Amino acid sequence: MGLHYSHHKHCLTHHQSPININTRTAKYNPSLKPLKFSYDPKTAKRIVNVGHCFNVEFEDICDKSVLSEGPLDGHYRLCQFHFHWGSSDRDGSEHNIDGHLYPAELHIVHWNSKKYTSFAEAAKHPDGVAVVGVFLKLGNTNPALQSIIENLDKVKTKGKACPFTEFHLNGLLPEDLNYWTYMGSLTTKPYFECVTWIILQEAITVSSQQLEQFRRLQCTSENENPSFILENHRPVQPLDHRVVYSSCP
Ligand SMILES: NS(=O)(=O)c1ccc(C(=O)NCc2c(F)c(F)c(F)c(F)c2F)cc1
Ligand SMILES: [Zn+2]
Repeated sequence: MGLHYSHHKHCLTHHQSPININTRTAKYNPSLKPLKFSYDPKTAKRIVNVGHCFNVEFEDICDKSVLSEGPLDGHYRLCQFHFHWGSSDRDGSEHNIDGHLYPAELHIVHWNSKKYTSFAEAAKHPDGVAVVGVFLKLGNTNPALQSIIENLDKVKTKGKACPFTEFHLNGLLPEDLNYWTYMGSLTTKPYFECVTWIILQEAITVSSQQLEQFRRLQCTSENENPSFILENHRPVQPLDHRVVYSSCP
């Protein structure tokens, strides 16, 4: 039996991600604080091919690497970061800025360790997860990305993992930490509406050759006929009545 249509259509408002960010209608919120990144390079653990992308996982059994301040109450524990990219350099980011797409987007994923005991539990609550989004724009080879990319041949097929320790995540952050923020969802199944999105306004660089390495990852396991993760970005979703806030006027 299909989804029953209710005539009170507004009661099915969705807070899905990604969205197009209209920089002119974003609202400056002077009560937004600067972001505070406290990352310990020793908490980096491994790189895993999860099929639709690769995750760089961090040890998240204690609050050694946390994100705090900004729009957040308390501290959110770092658990992994990953990227979204496109089949060509013309698209790839999940969020858009005034309709402009970047060739890729970095997501740094944290969960609310003050209130919840795991990512899985936090993902069931609107204040459970905080993801920092960083756009990648075409430019010079990014040395911080190189140390990740040279390991991708070890996780070529779905399910493969390799050790990856001592990573300085700050090297993937731009100088300017001004951001837009809005309430949204995970951008892959199960699309839980548990994410405080924090999108940095300044992009970092990536070279075309580095992006090509992302597209050589396989979404198939080693004993299947190979097919490649050529793109993994979700289309933008309706903003509905949500407001996007900006940390600067
Ligand atoms: N692109 S993004 O919005 O930054 C994003 C971040 C994390 C995840 C994720 O961890 N998925 C697996 C996963 C879940 F989706 C859960 F809901 C859960 F409870 C898990 F434990 C879990 F591993 C999905 C999308
Ligand atoms: Zn993501």
